[in-house]
Amino acid sequence: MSDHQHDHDHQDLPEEVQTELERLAECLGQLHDPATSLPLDELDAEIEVGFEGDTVFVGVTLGYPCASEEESWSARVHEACLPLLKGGPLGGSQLQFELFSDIPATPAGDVPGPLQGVKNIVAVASGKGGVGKSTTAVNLALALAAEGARVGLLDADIYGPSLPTMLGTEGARPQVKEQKFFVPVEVQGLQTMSLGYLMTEDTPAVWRGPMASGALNQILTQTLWGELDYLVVDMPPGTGDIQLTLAQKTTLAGAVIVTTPQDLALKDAIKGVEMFRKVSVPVLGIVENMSLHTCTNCGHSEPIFGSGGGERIAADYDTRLLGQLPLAMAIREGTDSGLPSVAAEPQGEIAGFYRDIARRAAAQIWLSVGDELLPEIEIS
Ligand SMILES: Nc1ncnc2c1ncn2[C@@H]1O[C@H](COP(=O)(O)OP(=O)(O)OP(=O)(O)O)[C@@H](O)[C@H]1O
Repeated sequence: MSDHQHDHDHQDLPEEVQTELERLAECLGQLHDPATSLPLDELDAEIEVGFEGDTVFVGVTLGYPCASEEESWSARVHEACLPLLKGGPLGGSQLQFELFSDIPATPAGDVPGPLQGVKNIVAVASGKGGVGKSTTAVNLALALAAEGARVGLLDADIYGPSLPTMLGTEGARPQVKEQKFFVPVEVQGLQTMSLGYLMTEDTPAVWRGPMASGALNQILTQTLWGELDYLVVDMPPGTGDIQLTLAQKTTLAGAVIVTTPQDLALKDAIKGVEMFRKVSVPVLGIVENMSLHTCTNCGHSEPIFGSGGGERIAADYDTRLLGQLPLAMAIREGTDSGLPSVAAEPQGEIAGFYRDIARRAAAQIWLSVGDELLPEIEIS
């Protein structure tokens, strides 16, 4: 997958070939995009078909990073095209397929300079502490990057910045430029910034009120983020003033709400959904963490905290369940040792859960940004 378009030389194709290519494009428009469950022709997807020599070229451009999906798209596109390649004007041709990603930007008003190159700011929030919000944020950021996006991660958890521990960057100090800008610390392919990088022994362990939101605002707007497709913000837990200020001050592309299946956590997750709704920030979906416990001895999985909670609130509040994570020792060990699951084993099962969540969340941003509903079909 790449993020630039394949250029075919325009040529005068015989009319029957043109017609056949149009049929092909129509056929491709029926294919369902797995991250949104919508057919391509209901999305702002670009379908490009071309013919040169004895090869039919097909390019599909989606508005979210989807590197790990190229193979399955290729298989489905081949299957869909097969009948047209068997006979008729395109009979006997080869098929060459490419999947592209063109990530749109959330329109933002007056953003400070350092945030101008950031296409989308995504908040990862939870109504209550300890549900695995930071673990989700860091793995989501890594998963978006693994899917091909340029990603930054801002640890805005003023109560206990955990990013340096989770990414093994304790003791890192961002460089300062022009005496007022921080240069993000690069690790595992992410641009990262954390209040933890700035804390010294003299810094109060817990910031409160205006001081906390001031510090947060400062690292958000005074970090030289550069060109990013997504800036993932690990929000402080809860739904208080700081969270509200952050949601209002930045043009958020959307919010991902993390919860565990217990009733109490679910009630707090609802407060989270309501808070973002109040300030018109799209809720991209719910991540249910610690959903199932898998016994390390026998491999049996059980919903020890109850089941179906995340799905229920997603349905009740007209949003979606982006994914579920098991309560797994490997997830805890990863974040505690500085190598989160997605970085430790990018092709592993757990990384797969996070990558699915990442694609679904990013696809929701694409849907909410999409200005045109009709697909662009290009025949060359
Ligand atoms: N799915 C999981 N399986 C096992 N352990 C997990 C899982 N998710 C998170 N943890 C562990 O639970 C603890 C709390 O997670 P985390 O710090 O991400 O939560 P949080 O909601 O951000 O908490 P806080 O509100 O304190 O910042 C960590 O030790 C983390 O490694």
